[in-house]
Amino acid sequence: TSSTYDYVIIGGGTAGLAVANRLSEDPLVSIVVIEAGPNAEYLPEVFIPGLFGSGQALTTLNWAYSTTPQPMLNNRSLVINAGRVLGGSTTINAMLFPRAGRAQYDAWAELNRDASWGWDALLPFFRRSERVTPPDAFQVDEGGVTYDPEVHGSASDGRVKVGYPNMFFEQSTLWRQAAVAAGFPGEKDLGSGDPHGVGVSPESIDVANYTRCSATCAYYTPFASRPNLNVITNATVTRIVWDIPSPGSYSGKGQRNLRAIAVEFVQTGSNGIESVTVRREAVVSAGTIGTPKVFELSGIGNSSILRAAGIEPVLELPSVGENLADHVHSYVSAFTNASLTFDALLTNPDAISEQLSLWVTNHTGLLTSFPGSLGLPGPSNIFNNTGNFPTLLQEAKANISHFAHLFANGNALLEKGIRAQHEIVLRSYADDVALPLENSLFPGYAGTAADRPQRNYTTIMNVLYAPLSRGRTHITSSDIRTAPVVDPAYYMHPLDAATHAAGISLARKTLITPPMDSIYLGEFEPGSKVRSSKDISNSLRAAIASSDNHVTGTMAMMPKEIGGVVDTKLRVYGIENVRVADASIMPIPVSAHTVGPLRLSSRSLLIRNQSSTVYVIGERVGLFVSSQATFS
Ligand SMILES: Cc1cc2nc3c(=O)[nH]c(=O)nc-3n(C[C@H](O)[C@H](O)[C@H](O)COP(=O)(O)OP(=O)(O)OC[C@H]3O[C@@H](n4cnc5c(N)ncnc54)[C@H](O)[C@@H]3O)c2cc1C
Repeated sequence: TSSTYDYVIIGGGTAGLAVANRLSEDPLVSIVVIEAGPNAEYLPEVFIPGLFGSGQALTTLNWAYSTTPQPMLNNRSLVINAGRVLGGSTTINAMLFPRAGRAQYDAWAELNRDASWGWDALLPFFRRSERVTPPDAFQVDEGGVTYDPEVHGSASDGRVKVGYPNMFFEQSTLWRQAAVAAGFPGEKDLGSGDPHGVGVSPESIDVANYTRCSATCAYYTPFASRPNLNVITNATVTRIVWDIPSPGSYSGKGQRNLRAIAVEFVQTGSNGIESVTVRREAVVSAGTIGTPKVFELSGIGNSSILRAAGIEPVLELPSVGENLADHVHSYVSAFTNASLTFDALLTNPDAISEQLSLWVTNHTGLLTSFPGSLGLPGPSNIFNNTGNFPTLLQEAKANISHFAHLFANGNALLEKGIRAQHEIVLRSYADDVALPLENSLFPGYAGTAADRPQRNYTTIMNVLYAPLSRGRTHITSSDIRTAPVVDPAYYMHPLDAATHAAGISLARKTLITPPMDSIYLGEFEPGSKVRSSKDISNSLRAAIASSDNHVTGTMAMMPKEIGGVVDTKLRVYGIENVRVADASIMPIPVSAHTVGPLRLSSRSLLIRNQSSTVYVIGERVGLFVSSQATFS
């Protein structure tokens, strides 16, 4: 293998493999992907959709980052999961494949004054990234799937195989009906760009044999024989090597930008540093926590943080690692008299064996898909029904400066950027075009109580998916093996905490609304005694709130003068030939449709989703790079 490549991609995850795939369509360029984890597509925990939790529990495939103790969560440290495997987080995720609403992508465009990141411009990329098998009569009639072919891609050059479950639970249908009865708009395709409504989510599964379709399945395996596409697994990038034109700062006018000339890495089990030469560009796709780490280890970031970690600064870019947002997860679990739930699989080894045998024999049964069915309530309903949201919104508007200052952590430019983000988000709430929350149903227990009564459950997930709080991640050591500090600043904005608590009330309401009430046998968690807003908040802080594994924003796509790190072609400011392609570029988080945590076969799992958007980022970078081999 050559050690010089036109394009070096750091991280073979969701976006990284999409970029590699599209670039390698041109046989005249050479590409190498360097991925820290193994190719694990052969593991049943990966390819059988219903074993989603078991794959995540394989510690060898999961970075499982720990947060700092969170002051607003009674100083609890949470775990943020992320795939450490070829295919990245799509190899261990829950395969849900809806999209966020139009307004949230339009917010990125507005923030960047660049319409190419708005919904209308991104829709062709959503379509191009997927190959959807439309629902059949059973899925429409029995499963309640609503499908709009106008917004989906099904061409043979689409990449991610997407389909609908072939197994439905009665309680999912009842719950969707209850949500509509409670006032939410009715069934619709969750990829339509209109976030108001309840519906069944597509999944990134291949319905030809009901297997997971990860980024590896979509963008690598069918193309592995391309002679110009090289993938090195079990290899962790330690730094990018720069051509430094002259010593000192690179921010001065007329000075030539920094240029990546090589990428260094270590193979698992070896101490020796290896290196590949970058002929044209490097693309960093190491994920929201991994990517800023690679830049900081390479001397790019806030120089005080770098020096404290023993790294000599090369380029001052103080927003690297800042602006981190994560979705916060919680749930209400209730006892149910529904006879078919996922609970047997969580507790009974015989049931697992039986379902495994069904899957192996003819790809049927409970393991064929992820059993969560989704529903999205509109914000006006949530807040009008739960009281004081209009007041909280007013307070948030009045306090914008305070919180922008707090979250910017002394970074004056980023303070402007966070302020601009908050203004857009608060306006979108007031206009009822973006959703701060998601409720969705899991047909079984999905909490963390190992000693719970052995009964059948319904769980309503309640996810805060447009948090205003912003935290950060940074290195503390020059040693690649040291995990970075991760502080998502959960609930630091009071609107986040209040909104999330309101979601619990909303979830409860749908559980007792007809026809859902017909299978409701009382609440297990947080528990019927937890009623007042204060008690609900306390319960979230003490135990129920967890990470939704949905971190974004640490290499934010924003103008440099408001604290951005990359421009709208995802080029890093001040660097000539390096782009970022992964969830870290999302300046404002988008809606995720989430489930978890739950236990399967004694293994805990968390479920999350935003991969459809990350694929779009990868698809776009593929196009940016191939249409513009050098930077303007
Ligand atoms: C448990 C879980 C469940 C989820 N459920 C869903 C869901 O149901 N639906 C959905 O849409 N989204 C879901 N998500 C979220 C979604 O999968 C992620 O947001 C998305 O895949 C992130 O893509 P990425 O390209 O930013 O990073 P990743 O896909 O995580 O890729 C980053 C890659 O870089 C590699 N890497 C990191 N550092 C280095 C280094 N120094 N050297 C070499 N390689 C490195 C990593 O090993 C990894 O392979 C879930 C996530 C998790 C963790």
